[in-house]
Amino acid sequence: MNTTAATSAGNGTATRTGAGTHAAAAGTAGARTVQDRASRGDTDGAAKGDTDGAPGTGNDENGAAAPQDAEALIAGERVRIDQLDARIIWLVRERLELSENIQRIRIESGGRRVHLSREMEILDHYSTELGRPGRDLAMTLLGLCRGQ
Ligand SMILES: C=C(O[C@@H]1C=C(C(=O)O)C=C[C@H]1O)C(=O)O
Repeated sequence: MNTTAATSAGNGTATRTGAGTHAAAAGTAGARTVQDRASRGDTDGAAKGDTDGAPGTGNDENGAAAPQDAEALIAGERVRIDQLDARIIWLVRERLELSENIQRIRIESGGRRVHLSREMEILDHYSTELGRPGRDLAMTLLGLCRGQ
């Protein structure tokens, strides 16, 4: 058995390097949303677009940030999206490794690579959580994990 995957499955310890760093980086971000940051005045030049008489918000009467503030906020949020994407890719690779181990064990003991009822469970789970696009995502993941 692949001990790396077994360790990960057994105690939840991440064995690939990198994910912890990403998790820590994303997990410690204090302001979770653009709105959070805007409401904390966490933006350069916040007062520039402040036309609604509410000092320090940096927003106009519709709650929109001034263009230069919006650009800075978007750039900051994109950093967080890139961090999340790196974690997602790491998790997909971890899933692939575990799935390959299971498939190999089953094939070596005389079974088949694919287990349809298990795949149905997974499709239902993603579909319940995320709707049709979630089901499509699960199909993509399953295809990736069984090499099809
Ligand atoms: C990993 C397994 O083997 C295959 C791969 C699956 C997966 O990647 O989730 C699910 C079912 C099987 O087709 C399993 O049976 O659990």
